[in-house]
Amino acid sequence: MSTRDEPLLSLRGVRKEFAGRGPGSTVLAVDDVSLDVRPGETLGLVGESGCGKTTLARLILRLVDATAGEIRFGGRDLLKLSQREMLSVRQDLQVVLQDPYASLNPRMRIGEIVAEPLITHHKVPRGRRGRAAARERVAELLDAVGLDASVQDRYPHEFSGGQRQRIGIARALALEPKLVICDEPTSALDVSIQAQITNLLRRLQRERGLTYVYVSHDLSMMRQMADRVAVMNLGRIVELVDTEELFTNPRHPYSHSLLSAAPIADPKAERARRRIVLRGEAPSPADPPSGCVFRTRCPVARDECAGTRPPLVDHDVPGHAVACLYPVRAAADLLHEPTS
Ligand SMILES: Nc1ncnc2c1ncn2[C@@H]1O[C@H](COP(=O)(O)OP(=O)(O)OP(=O)(O)O)[C@@H](O)[C@H]1O
Repeated sequence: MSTRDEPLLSLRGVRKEFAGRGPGSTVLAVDDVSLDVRPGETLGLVGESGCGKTTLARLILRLVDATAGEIRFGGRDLLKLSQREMLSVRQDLQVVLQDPYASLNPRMRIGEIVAEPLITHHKVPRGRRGRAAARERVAELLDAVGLDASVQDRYPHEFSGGQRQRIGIARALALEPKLVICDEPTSALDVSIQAQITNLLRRLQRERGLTYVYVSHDLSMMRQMADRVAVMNLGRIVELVDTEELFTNPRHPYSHSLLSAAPIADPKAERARRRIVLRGEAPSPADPPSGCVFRTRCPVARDECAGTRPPLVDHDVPGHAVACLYPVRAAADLLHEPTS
């Protein structure tokens, strides 16, 4: 295997338990997640609210520590690094968050905000020379995200949501990272602005050879942004596959149900399609079901699904991994009830 084929990021058996509300109770936010992210690709993480997407992103960034498992980035096991060693890895590992306003210090000027990582990581000299170098570098970064250098002297509240997200992206790029985790970067923005930001992220990826982990609850966003998608349900990956294959040939019943609920732009197709109705309430990560986590809502679950946790393994096509004992081919196989 050449180094080109080696994953940039590799997770094996990653688990995160949080303390729950009651004494001794736990919330299993991420459960036995294994995946590889290849250099230059965008790996999407998709699933309903609470399925563990953000926790997984935070684990990769080491903002929270995993309960078990291994997270390798650029060949190093992040969970074994000291805080000091982690600081140097952080240069290569950056994040763009959903709400840029919350992540931009309102009392700092834009120039200071974007320059902050350069100063923290000693990328510019101290003193007047350093300040001039930082201003020049910040001007380049702002230009790269479509903002004028003159915005350096202004404050975050003077900008729109889309412009603030551009500022957040400029800051994330300051240290020339290899991997950027984009956690719902457009979901706080108006629809009209979302495409501008996704286009910008795609252009920056092309120009800079970036690798993205792209977190979203929105499947149509995945189709635009991701090369491969990991579908998460209750802390586990249930399907991991090339994006187009997910849309044309989903195999996990949960993926089918997500796809059947996603809006379709074509009104005729929208009227004609039928939604898969899931039974019951979504189970809680404080008390996940035995065996397959989807089985309590799955239209085709059988007795065995309660006893065995299905491993995430390739089905039919190499690289199309599904964690299901009885993967389905057609959505029609799941439509037991007529939809309104
Ligand atoms: N610090 C914490 N303490 C306790 N439980 C937590 C903590 N952070 C997350 N959780 C729980 O872990 C589970 C996964 O949450 P997470 O935020 O990762 O999901 P998500 O898929 O990103 O959802 P959303 O899209 O709503 O952000 C949820 O049940 C959540 O309540």
